Amino acid sequence: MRYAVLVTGPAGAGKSTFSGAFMTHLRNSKRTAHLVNLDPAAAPESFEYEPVIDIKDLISLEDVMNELEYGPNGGLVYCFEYLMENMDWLEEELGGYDDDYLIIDCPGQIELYTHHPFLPTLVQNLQRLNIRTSAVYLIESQFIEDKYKFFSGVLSAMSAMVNLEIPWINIMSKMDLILPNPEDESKGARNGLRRRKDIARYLDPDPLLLATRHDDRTPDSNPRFHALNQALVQLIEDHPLVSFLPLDLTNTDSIETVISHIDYTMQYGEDEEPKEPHDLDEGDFQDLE
Ligand SMILES: Nc1nc2c(ncn2[C@@H]2O[C@H](COP(=O)(O)OP(=O)(O)OP(=O)(O)O)[C@@H](O)[C@H]2O)c(=O)[nH]1
Ligand SMILES: [Mg+2]
Repeated sequence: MRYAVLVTGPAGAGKSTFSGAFMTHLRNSKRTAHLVNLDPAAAPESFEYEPVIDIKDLISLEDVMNELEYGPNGGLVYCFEYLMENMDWLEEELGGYDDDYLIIDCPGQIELYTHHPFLPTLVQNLQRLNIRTSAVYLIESQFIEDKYKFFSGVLSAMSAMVNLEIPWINIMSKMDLILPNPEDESKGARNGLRRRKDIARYLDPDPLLLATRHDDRTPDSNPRFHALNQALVQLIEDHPLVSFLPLDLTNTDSIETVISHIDYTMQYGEDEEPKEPHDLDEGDFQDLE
């Protein structure tokens, strides 16, 4: 059985960094893992591991921009359309990896996840090739500094999730930037960081955060803005589809927990040794809070 994890999320969320840490962890556990790069704009130095498959071998954003005079965003869409028309290239590249685990580092353009048909097409192709596919969607912990930014992140995760219909895990990355202890409070206040105890309302998004009004920066006094927020509160209350697993790359336990959730969602290794739901018991979830 072949497995693929799409590492997705907005620009700068930490996708490439997480992909590297994920690779290291799998290799340390003696599992065969390979990195696939699907970002046609990725700089070589953004990878800790050399990708075995790289969209830049098919088409690079730089060439598209130079030769066809596209801007960066139009160029990116062009690159993906080109890949879609050349799925046999990807199929051929994937051919050599039997019984393997592929970590697919995706680009950060949010349009890709919300309305472009690229990812659904890619997923269909992976499934056709009998590759069991799941996705993680990363949002960085700094998003919680601004509740509007945070909820726009929640909505984008939701939108990407319903768009793809594959096993899915939302991750809050860069948790090392969230302060663990009360004694760090003054330092945190200076850097605008939050403490860990406040974080639960964000990991399991509490829509009431939006309903409270004491953020003078935002136009809460505008009744239409308030009505929009009320509608979002209702939407998230009625469809609590999104919750986040915290990821702290400075903590091995945190990486292991995230990876065991990915394995479980994808039923990794079920052909070899069947996994029962009780492999993940209550205790595993309590650790996350
Ligand atoms: N503190 C901290 N910084 C991180 C972490 N992960 C990534 N970063 C930093 O965040 C920035 C973006 O990280 P990337 O891994 O390149 O993010 P990305 O999602 O791949 O970005 P794009 O591919 O441009 O969309 C870099 O400066 C990283 O060093 C983390 O866990 N903690
Ligand atoms: Mg990247």
